Amino acid sequence: MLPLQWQSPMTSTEIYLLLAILGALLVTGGVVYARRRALPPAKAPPELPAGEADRALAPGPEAPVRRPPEAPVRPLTPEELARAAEQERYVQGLARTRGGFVAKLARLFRGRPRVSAELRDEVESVLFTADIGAKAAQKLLDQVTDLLNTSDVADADKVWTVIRSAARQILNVPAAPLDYSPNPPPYVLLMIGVNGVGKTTTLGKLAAFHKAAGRRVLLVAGDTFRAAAGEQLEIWARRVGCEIHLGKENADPSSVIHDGIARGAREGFDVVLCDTAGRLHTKKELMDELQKIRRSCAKALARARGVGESDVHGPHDTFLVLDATIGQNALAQAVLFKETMDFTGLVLTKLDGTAKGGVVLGVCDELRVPVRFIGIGEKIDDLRPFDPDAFVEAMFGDPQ
Ligand SMILES: Nc1nc2c(ncn2[C@@H]2O[C@H](COP(=O)(O)OP(=O)(O)OP(=O)(O)O)[C@@H](O)[C@H]2O)c(=O)[nH]1
Repeated sequence: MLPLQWQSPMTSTEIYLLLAILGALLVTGGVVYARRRALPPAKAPPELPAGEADRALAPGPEAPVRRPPEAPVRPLTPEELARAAEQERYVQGLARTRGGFVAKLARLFRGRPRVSAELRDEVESVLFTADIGAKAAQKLLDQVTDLLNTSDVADADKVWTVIRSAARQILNVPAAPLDYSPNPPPYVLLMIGVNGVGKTTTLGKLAAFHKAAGRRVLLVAGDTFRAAAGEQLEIWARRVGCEIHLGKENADPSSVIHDGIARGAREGFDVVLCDTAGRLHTKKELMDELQKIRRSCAKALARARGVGESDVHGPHDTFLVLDATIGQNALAQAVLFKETMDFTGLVLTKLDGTAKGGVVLGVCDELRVPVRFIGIGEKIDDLRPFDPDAFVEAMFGDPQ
């Protein structure tokens, strides 16, 4: 029997081809293995110092957000700059008053979110000891009480809003603006008040104010009682660069003022500012003297205008000067002056040196005569035309 012979399914060519492929695969695998062994081991990334890891992990800066371009900041106009500077002067001038009763009032509401009987009593007590006069204090208190009665929540912001609005109402005494250009000129102003309140200083500052506005100013030294008063006014005249009309020592003040006004009219001055001696409102003969001075003003102006004496009643303006540092006494002074002498405006001086600036509210409320100027220092430009809004903002705007 023939041995059984194995019959391969491939041809011999196919077998050789398969063996060649297997050989090639073995050689390639060996080369790769050998190369791997020859390469240095791959380095681990270096460790980050403490903290840097967190930073590194922190999300990166946000991708910049595209915003619409900001509107360019508008520069302030000269008027706005002047207004801001003026407000700043008020703020500085009233710093002490703000630190006085206004600060006390502000403290009452701090840390007290609820309205209580105790809070009401304390508000009342601060207002009535604030040198603003009983009537003005009552008006402010009425408004604050109305507000506190409507809610249990002591909302300090609302209280300030109410106080500011009540103060504005009191200070806005209706009055025509001052007319410095009467026809014919000059505009004549008489300054009156008790001793040492700041009449001469205010006249000097006013002379500077008018000069800066381009007006020709004549100062008239109507205080013939005190030799030094004339000299003081002369110093102001030199400082301001304006002219002065001086009488002889102890001359009749009415005649000095009459002659000063006549000279002002004759020589074409725009403004004639007349000083008078300080006097107590309780001295009858001195108050009579003021009446006589007023009549002399009228007489001189009537002559200058070529009209009858009965057609002119006095100077264009008479300002009563009050020293704010004496608080409610200034109010009492003003009330008594008014009984004998008419005045068209008030000047409150020395507001810079007192916490009693609230007296301005008291005099406006009691007399209903407009405050025309305030003195906030001794320097030549420390006199400001009175602006009720600026005053209220400076006094109650930023209670500490
Ligand atoms: N701090 C401050 N001092 C002022 C102000 N106004 C006037 N004074 C000062 O008050 C003092 C008296 O001012 P005068 O102008 O002499 O007062 P007067 O009313 O003319 O005085 P008599 O002529 O004596 O009646 C002076 O030392 C002035 O410098 C002001 O607004 N602030």
